[in-house]
Amino acid sequence: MSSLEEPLGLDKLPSMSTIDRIQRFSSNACRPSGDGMGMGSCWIEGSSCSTSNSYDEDYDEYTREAFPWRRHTRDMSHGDSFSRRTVSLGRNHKMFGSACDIYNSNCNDKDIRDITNKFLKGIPRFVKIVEVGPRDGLQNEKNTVPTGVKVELIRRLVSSGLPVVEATSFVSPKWVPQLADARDVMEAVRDLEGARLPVLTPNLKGFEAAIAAGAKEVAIFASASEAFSKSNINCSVEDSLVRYRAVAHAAKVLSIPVRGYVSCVVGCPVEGAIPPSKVAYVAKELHDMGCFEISLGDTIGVGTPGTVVPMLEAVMAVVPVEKLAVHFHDTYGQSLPNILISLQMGISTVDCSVAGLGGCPYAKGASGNVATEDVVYMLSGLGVETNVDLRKLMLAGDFINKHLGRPSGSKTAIALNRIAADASKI
Ligand SMILES: CC(C)(COP(=O)([O-])OP(=O)([O-])OC[C@H]1O[C@@H](n2cnc3c(N)ncnc32)[C@H](O)[C@@H]1OP(=O)([O-])[O-])[C@@H](O)C(=O)NCCC(=O)NCCSC(=O)C[C@@](C)(O)CC(=O)[O-]
Repeated sequence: MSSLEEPLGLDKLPSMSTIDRIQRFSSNACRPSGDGMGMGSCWIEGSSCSTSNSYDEDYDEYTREAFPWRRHTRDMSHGDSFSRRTVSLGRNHKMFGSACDIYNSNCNDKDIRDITNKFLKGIPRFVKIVEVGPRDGLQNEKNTVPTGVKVELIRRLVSSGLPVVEATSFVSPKWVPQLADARDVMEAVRDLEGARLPVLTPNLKGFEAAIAAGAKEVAIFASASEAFSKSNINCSVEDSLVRYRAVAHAAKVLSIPVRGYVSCVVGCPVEGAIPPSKVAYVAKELHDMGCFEISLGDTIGVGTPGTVVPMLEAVMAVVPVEKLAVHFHDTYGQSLPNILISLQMGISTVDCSVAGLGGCPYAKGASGNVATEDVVYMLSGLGVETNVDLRKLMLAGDFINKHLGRPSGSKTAIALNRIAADASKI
């Protein structure tokens, strides 16, 4: 059994050349079932959880050939403009707006628009961001963050417009002492309106504690790697699925939506490269037990588009694309290209962490998740809606960075804060 004292290292990472790029699935097999699945049937406190994007299915030849799995996509010829700014930039809109415009100064140029249309046509119109900072981020902090700070962080994240903020984990405090205050955090935020606040539950004990504290949505977390499963939740993948079936059943009885995670979807610190078929197997099991959404986690951040594409193809052959989310850690700085390729393949839910907080206690050396600010900035540049107010999001990031006493892990936040500071000197 691994423990927090004996975390797994990145020293056994596979050479990227050994990662299987060849095992590819037929793209025909990746077409969604077309049954309009996703979270359409899930309602929480009156707000629809649907992730579907309604655009005319007006694919051109290029899209059909290159992205045959595309379903709900944006289409520039239907009024979308590359230069459109869909992220609310708050009161300092002008300042942030001009910062964005520096990089898109020629975006009305027809040639550029044509090229953009050609390459980005598959991108969804709306992307749901699942903020995991208060859980995935803070579970990995050396010093435990006070409960009041966690609660204030969650409040600020919700007020920035994020639709989902993962609040905490009801796991063993012996394994993850940083989140030992899960009950207090949940009780403090349970009545917050404006966002869904799921929590991680590794077993029935955690599920029952979460519900008692007021959780209205839970997440279960399996792994595609045997070794990681053992070190993370102290059981085999199969045993974890048995446990999670019990949680999913209990949740169904109470009409509690369950999200599923698959960890180590590209690589494991012990096993090295993980075959896409193993990821697909675990994802399908989670889907079959009733998870409304499956988040595919590159826990140690080793993936590149070259390995993420075959993994997604394998999973999309067995789980509808509308039910998939991606969860990238940024250890090798590959998160944004990985997210972009995932969006082009039809994924429209992305997990990220404010200020790039986090890592995993059982994957030593793995960086935090991709920073939410960086994802929002990229999506804004693509004209993709998120409903997130970047200014408020950055303030939430500043708040937690100040508490942790370190600079932001978001390049966007650093750049925009520098511009704001320079502007205030003028
Ligand atoms: C799964 C267990 C509990 C098994 O832990 P175990 O030691 O095998 O369990 P056990 O059943 O033998 O119980 C041991 C003790 O823990 C207690 N216990 C048992 N369950 C709970 C619970 N729910 N809440 C509170 N306490 C609990 C239980 O009551 C007992 O207490 P004792 O009798 O010794 O005083 C443990 O291994 C654990 O908590 N693991 C969680 C580790 C974790 O949170 N890791 C980080 C998650 S991040 C991740 O997975 C990746 C993800 C999702 O972020 C995606 C990505 O990044 O790619």
